[in-house]
Amino acid sequence: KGLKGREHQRAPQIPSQFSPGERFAMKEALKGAIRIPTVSFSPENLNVTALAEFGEYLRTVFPTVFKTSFIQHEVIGEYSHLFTVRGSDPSLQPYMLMAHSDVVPTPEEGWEVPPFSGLERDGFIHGQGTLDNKNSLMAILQALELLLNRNYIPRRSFFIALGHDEEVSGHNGAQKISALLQTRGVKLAFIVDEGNFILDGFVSYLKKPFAMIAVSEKGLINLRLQVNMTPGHSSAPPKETSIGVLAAAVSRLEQTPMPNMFVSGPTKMTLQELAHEFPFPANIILSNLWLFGPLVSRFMERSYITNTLVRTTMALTMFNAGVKVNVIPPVAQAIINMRIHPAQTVQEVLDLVKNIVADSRVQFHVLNAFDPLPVSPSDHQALGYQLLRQTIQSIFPEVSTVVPGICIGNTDSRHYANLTTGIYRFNPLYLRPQSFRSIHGINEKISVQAYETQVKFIFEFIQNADADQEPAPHRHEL
Ligand SMILES: CCCCCCCC/C=C\CCCCCCCC(=O)N[C@@H](Cc1ccccc1)C(=O)O
Ligand SMILES: [Zn+2]
Ligand SMILES: [Zn+2]
Repeated sequence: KGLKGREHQRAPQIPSQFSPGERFAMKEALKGAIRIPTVSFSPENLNVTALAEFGEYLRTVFPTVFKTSFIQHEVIGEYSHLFTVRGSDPSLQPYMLMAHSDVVPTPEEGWEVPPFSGLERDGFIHGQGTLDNKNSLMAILQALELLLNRNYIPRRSFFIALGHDEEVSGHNGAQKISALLQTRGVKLAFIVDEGNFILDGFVSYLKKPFAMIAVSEKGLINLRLQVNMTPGHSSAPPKETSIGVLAAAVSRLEQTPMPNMFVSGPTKMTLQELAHEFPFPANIILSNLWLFGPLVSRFMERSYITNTLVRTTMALTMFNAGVKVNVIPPVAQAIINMRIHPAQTVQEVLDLVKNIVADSRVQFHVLNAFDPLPVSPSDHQALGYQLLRQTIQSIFPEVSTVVPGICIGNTDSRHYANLTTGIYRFNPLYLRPQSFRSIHGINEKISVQAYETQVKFIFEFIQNADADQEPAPHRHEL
């Protein structure tokens, strides 16, 4: 299955076996990366000292990448990095590997070890960025460094794009790299970015892990709701205050979920392709969604994680009001973070929200918004998807099922939709519910073995991407 069996024509030439010295160096390199606190607080407030240090650090741990003649390195937007790796065969369309160097702010409290210590304990490297997303950044460069040290020369050209502000929009990193590549006339065969994982323990009844490659990602609206009222003495209050009106509005929103879009979205495809992994009778039910669609869509709503796959979600993330204990509050504001299901648009969701609130005293202000990303192909001709599938089967032979799905968060890859129709969001790592909660939470960690496997995965993936493909219509100059 996939790419008409062509993967068998060109297995990786260089085996993904690393010496004890290389294995030690790769984990130490990741620890060093975790120790640099590259925190993004807001688009205007990044730890630029740490970002600059991080750029210098990359040069010290990956010297071969930086000195190889067929690799061009450019710094974009001051702290993002673009590597152009020129392959020997310009008839093959280039692809791109992505990751980001910034991390979200985290409290110091609650961690088993300090978040920027990069400590190794019980076989795990601990710290902010070990899963999101310094692991990918370091693994990409590490795999390339190891390939170059084995005199590897790629056939297919590729780019490595490492953003520095993904956690706060990607406007100065990914967006600028994308604009630069567009001016150079680059068109990409596909992109691989962070996103979904090999999921283990997320779906009841499903005992075996499965790999979910995200072929789309949800859209986003950050919406501010505001109520203004005349202030006055609290001893003679009006019947309603700005706080009460706003609280009632957001409560109505929380009590009225957005419609279940299961029948119209890519999740139907996910479950159809997963059906055979379920025990009877779930396998029959999932194989006949034309009949059981409504039943399954209701079942998906029951867990807060699977619920994210079937509808636009709303999270009330900020609420501010009041100036003094004895003053009627003049303004109340709330921010709602919405993740738009691929079958809806920003405008449709805004119309629904206004209808649910149905109170003319509540003003709406869209802080930022974008529609869901188009669904990338996952058929047998989809090069990026099939290369991922092939490499998953080689590196994780115990994972029998690879399915397309949606990414519930947003990634920098959305800034590259102008360069390719094939955007795949996948981390070659196992994810269990507990580690899912550590992403943007506390106690983020990666096992040394999982990180080594991630390096191995990319080491093989880069070689698999050199395989012969359909003749390209024209030459691709970088
Ligand atoms: C039947 C299948 C069950 C599947 C369960 C799904 C489990 C979810 C698995 C992985 C999800 C990982 C989420 C990936 C997150 C993407 C990165 C991220 O956090 N982005 C931020 C950054 C951002 C983006 C845009 C604007 C502001 C910030 C985000 O989305 O908030
Ligand atoms: Zn991330
Ligand atoms: Zn993140």
